[in-house]
Amino acid sequence: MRYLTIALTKGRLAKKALALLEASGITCDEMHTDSRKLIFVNEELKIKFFLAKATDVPTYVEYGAADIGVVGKDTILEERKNLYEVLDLGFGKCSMVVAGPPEMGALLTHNNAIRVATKYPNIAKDHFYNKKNQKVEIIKLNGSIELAPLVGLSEVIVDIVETGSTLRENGLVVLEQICPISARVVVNRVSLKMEQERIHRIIEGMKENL
Ligand SMILES: Nc1ncnc2c1ncn2[C@@H]1O[C@H](COP(=O)(O)OP(=O)(O)OP(=O)(O)O)[C@@H](O)[C@H]1O
Ligand SMILES: O=P(O)(O)OC[C@H]1O[C@H](OP(=O)(O)OP(=O)(O)O)[C@H](O)[C@@H]1O
Repeated sequence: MRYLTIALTKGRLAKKALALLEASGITCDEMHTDSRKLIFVNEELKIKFFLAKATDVPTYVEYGAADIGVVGKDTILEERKNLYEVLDLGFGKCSMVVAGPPEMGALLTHNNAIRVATKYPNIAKDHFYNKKNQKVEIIKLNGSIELAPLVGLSEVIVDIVETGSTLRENGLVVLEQICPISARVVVNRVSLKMEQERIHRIIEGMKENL
């Protein structure tokens, strides 16, 4: 029997994803250590799992280096990899929105050539070009996106909102909703065919422990 490999997202989603694996019986003695080890193995179940940066999880799964991945819907939409999305885990809930200073709302109702700063250029393009047919300029940033309208880099941003406190504390508001976000399970296309039964069992195990 070959090993099945699961890629989990580091950071915000890690704790709940690891707890879910543990509750589903996919445990590993080293799971709770602070070692620098990158990959964990459950010899009995022939399952390996590792933690990777969010944007890399769809890449591991598309290439089959991981059979299964746990990753945010935002990353799935942005990375546009060829994967099966099989389960909504219902945690890591937040929203993808257009936000900015309240007075910038008026610029979204006409075909204004505004600037949009974001960590998610593909999601922003899809929203403005395809859904709204608005020819905006998209400026890619890698963090602290809320800074952009405060310093005049852009009129609005496309970003994640969870509690809303980052927006509030910076005088920004949600101007348009794009889509709800939560953690999802994705599966490699070939693995789903070749290892259907084992993958199905793992996913059922996760479902039962949500
Ligand atoms: N408030 C939030 N802000 C950002 N992501 C959130 C939030 N709440 C839930 N998430 C989900 O958690 C995932 C991982 O977020 P996290 O901030 O850990 O990684 P990241 O955005 O890739 O950070 P970094 O760029 O610092 O590595 C996101 O892709 C998203 O699906
Ligand atoms: O609505 P809130 O609860 O305030 O959460 C939303 C904020 O959290 C995320 O940033 P993160 O902490 O990942 O830092 P970053 O800006 O450097 O990406 C996101 O990009 C928002 O800035």
